[in-house]
Amino acid sequence: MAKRKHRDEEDPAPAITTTTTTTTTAITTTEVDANASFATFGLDPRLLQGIAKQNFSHPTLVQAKAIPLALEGRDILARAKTGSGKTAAYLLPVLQAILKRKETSEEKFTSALILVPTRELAQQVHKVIESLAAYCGKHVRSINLAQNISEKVQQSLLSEKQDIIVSTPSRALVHINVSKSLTSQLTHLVIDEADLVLSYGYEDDLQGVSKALPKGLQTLLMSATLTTEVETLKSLFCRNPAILRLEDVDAEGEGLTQYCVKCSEDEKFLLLYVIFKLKLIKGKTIIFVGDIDRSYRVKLFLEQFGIRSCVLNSELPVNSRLHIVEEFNKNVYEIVIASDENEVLGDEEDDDGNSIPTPKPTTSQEQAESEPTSKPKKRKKARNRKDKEYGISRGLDFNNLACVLNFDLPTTSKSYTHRIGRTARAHKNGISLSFVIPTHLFSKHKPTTHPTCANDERTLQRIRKSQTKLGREIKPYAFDMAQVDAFRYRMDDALRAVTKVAVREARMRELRVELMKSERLKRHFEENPGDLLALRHDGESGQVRVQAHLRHVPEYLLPKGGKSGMLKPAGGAVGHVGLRKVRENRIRKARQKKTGRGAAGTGRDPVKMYRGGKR
Ligand SMILES: Nc1ncnc2c1ncn2[C@@H]1O[C@H](COP(=O)(O)OP(=O)(O)OP(=O)(O)O)[C@@H](O)[C@H]1O
Repeated sequence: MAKRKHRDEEDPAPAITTTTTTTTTAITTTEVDANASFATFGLDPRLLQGIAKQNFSHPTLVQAKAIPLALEGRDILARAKTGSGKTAAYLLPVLQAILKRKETSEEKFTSALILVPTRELAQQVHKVIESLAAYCGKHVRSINLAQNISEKVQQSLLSEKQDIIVSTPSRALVHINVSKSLTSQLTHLVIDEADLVLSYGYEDDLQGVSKALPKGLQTLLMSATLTTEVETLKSLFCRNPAILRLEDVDAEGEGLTQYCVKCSEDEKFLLLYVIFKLKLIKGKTIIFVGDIDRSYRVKLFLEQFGIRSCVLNSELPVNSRLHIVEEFNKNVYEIVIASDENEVLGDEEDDDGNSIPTPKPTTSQEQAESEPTSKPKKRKKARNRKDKEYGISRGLDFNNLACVLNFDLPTTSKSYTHRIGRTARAHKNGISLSFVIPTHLFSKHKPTTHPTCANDERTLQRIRKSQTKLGREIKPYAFDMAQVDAFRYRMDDALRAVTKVAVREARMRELRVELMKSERLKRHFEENPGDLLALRHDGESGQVRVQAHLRHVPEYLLPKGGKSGMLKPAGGAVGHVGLRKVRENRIRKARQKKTGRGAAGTGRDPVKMYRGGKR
């Protein structure tokens, strides 16, 4: 039978077998049947219409393998890489079951519970349900319990017996505790990002949920990696699952190019400036940083060059966070700076795919280096404000994300995998660029460097190992430092203005503003893009001056032979980090049209923007 192009290679890791059953089906495959099509699954025509509307011409590997088994009623534990289409792989069988049931019965009840680790992901999954069920009319109704609406409103919506509930485990348990009947007629349970839910601290919630589930329910566990956490969930929720280990090499290798750059703390800022001021990345970027203060530090730094960005972190109000993600997906913003506070920790995998605990710093000095410097009391207060159900690096499907920039390297290879998985999704292109601080340079700039960077080199080794196992390479990106150096004094100037006070004030201001905006984020604004402009999240903080002389790059600083002369990936004559052309920002265009300003200038007067803050 004809096969579409996938690496013809067996996964060397042994298939997991369960201790509770002997009839587990384990499928390890890299191939998808070229004749596989959504039509052959026997799906309801309304779903086929929904699929066509999404422009899905063929099922992905995980969809081709999981959907038929799920339609047969099998429990499934599927491991497939990030961005490989797992969401539709579990949603289509769930939707099909609902439509089939409704052919013969008018009875209303909740038949599917979908659990995800973060509110951001719950919002996304809910949207995919709406798209796939777009032609099902009122036959499919779903609710997202992780959205920020009052419990009373949620309860009244639940009393209407929605077909599908999407939620984080803790939100689900709150409602199950109020009404046990909520789950009494469930036929399907899905746990998406199964490798992550436990690391989010949902163990007790999941235990609670498991006690409220009816017997005979079909369970679908979806995961990017098979870890001990997934094993635990499997034994808690599955009976006789089909285990799918899927390596979709087309989706995995083709589109993603990974680079790393060894540099000092100051050089991180220097490179950032050069990359964005010279527009070396074409398209949208997520910059990952180690903590919330770092995100404001980077934002304030960029701001002085007239480079706008949004920060995203767990202390922002949920509505604002969800709105930022949505707007980023609509190409309203080019740069989001996300602090990865709920980093994916948990076990790493060894060469045989077995879980090993994340290595801890070994010496007391390293231990000290990895301790945050601020006082514990203050930190506790800050932590209380954070939302443990926040997460950007996992599960989220960012449209056309060109680049994941690890300004601060994550501390585990698992976390790295999830971060870079935000780009090059579903056969698209993307790059990741990671800044790595060599140990000797960390000691030199210790006071300003993020503490986890003390272990960057060791972490990079582990990351390389895990990427090599997947057949991927992380290439060094050799910036032409002689050219980059010409920008150093401008970088120094700007970095000096980013004082601790400026960072603190920017953080407080952002919180205040976002709290206000979050109250105003109503459907009305979604439908009135004009009003939406007033709610942009990438406004200038006012804590640093937008410096007129830093805004424009003079001719003499530009590299000879064009921008591409600045960036030379090792071993190749590739030009700049050239990616896809991203759709023009419609809202910005509309604003330019309205104000009569050209694309080059925003018309802001830097003098007026200067608010005389302490510097
Ligand atoms: N059959 C298909 N054909 C083309 N594109 C698809 C298909 N199925 C899904 N996609 C697209 O692929 C992207 C990734 O899908 P999805 O978010 O389901 O991945 P995932 O495997 O759940 O990733 P993660 O593990 O990061 O959560 C989405 O933009 C989705 O619209």
